[in-house]
Amino acid sequence: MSSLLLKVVALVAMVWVLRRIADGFTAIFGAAAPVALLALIVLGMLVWRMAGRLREARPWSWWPVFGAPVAVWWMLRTWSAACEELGLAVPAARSGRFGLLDGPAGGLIVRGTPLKVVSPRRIGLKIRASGLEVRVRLAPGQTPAQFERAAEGLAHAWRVHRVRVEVPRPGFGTLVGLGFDPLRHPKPRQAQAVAAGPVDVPASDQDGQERAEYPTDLVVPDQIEVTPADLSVSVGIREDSHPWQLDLTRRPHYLVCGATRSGKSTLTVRMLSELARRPVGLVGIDAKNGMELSPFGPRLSALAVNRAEAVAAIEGLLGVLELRAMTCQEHGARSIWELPVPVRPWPIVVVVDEVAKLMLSVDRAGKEETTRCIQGLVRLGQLGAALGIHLWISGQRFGSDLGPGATLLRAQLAGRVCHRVADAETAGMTLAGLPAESVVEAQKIPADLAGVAVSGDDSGAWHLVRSDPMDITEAAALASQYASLRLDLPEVDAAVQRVRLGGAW
Ligand SMILES: Nc1ncnc2c1ncn2[C@@H]1O[C@H](COP(=O)(O)OP(=O)(O)OP(=O)(O)O)[C@@H](O)[C@H]1O
Repeated sequence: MSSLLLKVVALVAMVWVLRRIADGFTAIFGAAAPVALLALIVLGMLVWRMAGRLREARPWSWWPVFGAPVAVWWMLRTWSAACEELGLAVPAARSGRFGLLDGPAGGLIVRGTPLKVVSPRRIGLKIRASGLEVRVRLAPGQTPAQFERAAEGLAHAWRVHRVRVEVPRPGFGTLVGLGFDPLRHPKPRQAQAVAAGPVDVPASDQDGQERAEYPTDLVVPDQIEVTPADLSVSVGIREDSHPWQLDLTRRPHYLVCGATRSGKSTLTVRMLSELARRPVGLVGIDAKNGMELSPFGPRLSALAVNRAEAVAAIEGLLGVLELRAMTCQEHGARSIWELPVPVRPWPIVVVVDEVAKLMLSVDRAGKEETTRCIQGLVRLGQLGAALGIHLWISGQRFGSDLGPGATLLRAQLAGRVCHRVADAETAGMTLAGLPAESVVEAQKIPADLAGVAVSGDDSGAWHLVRSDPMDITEAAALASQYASLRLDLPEVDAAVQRVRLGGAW
């Protein structure tokens, strides 16, 4: 009855508003009022079409002008119905009394008023650059998991791309509705926040000076002080429009997996380009004959291009590790960051492209190299975090089928990035330890979206992300520009060169 009354009131109100508009038009345009009304309708249709085109071409501009008001309207309009339908509504505190009574004829009768339910209370609404944020207070007994299960239904009700659930503090939830897919339409790079700028060092090709030479890696030129912030780089965008930040001080080693053409190398190029401008040593191990990493040659302290050279590089790095451990012991420091600035060495990031090439072998000599590679990498993984040697390992898959030691090495790699993968098992292995939804999301990454990945870490947090692509010629130019920041690691480079010239390890 009350809903019928509401409909009648709404109809009356609509007729009244339409009459007021018609009166207004007649007052302004006189006899030409019908023509003006028609022109207004045509204009409205044009704007509607334009909004549709803007949504396709420039979703970041479309959202605040057209997308957000419409999504807010749908959210408000469907809130109660959607909550009830999706099981988010809870019984009202005073929802009437029920009871069973003996009926006059001997049977039971039910007495009381119908059960009333209330929807979770909204306590805030915010429009973000690519979506809207609705803050809710959880009803007693409700959990964020219930909202996560309802997220897909809410996204349809609000007419948005997707709804994500965040938990700012216990008892509250934030429903983030994404108006469009920011990974398919990433924001132009210049508009994204960059955590730390490049080091101001004259580049060798700019001023014609000699490349800086450092006698040992424990002596750092005093004009550049290395800090943990140098290991935090922005490499792309997260689905919630925040920059995708990789922080090697928090997650010292990374595993990057993905099928062929899924975007692994592009991410590695972006990460290396960001690090190339900072006081960080870079070592490349690219057993695909250096195809992927050779553009960074001028900036790399050493580049191993096959398994034999990889053994030399890894064992050279173990020597560096020992030197650093001794320096830390001398100064009573537990990590390089506790060392006094004059003796603090630069961190080193070791990039291994296509790890399977190092770990799979058929002949006996190859097996020995494989064992030495894996043992060396495991040791670097175990001790490198404190001593400033970080691993960035990428491959198409990383399972126990890669041989003994693969699982042990994987356990050291706390940072995980899983691009589109060929099978569910690889997604599961890469994202082991993360919530099951992250594995499901990784399997849903479409083939036409190269560079999209699930990024997670050992804290259990995960995000859908997309790397910021970089042209390889641009990356090569950058590596040459910052060649003066190349860290001299004679133990590693000389060992690789010795093997290249046909010598033993
Ligand atoms: N973030 C991105 N945005 C747009 N295009 C991308 C992105 N990442 C990768 N691509 C494109 O996808 C293609 C494959 O990328 P990439 O070479 O990085 O894949 P890969 O996983 O390293 O492949 P492979 O294992 O065969 O070397 C390239 O053409 C690249 O330009």
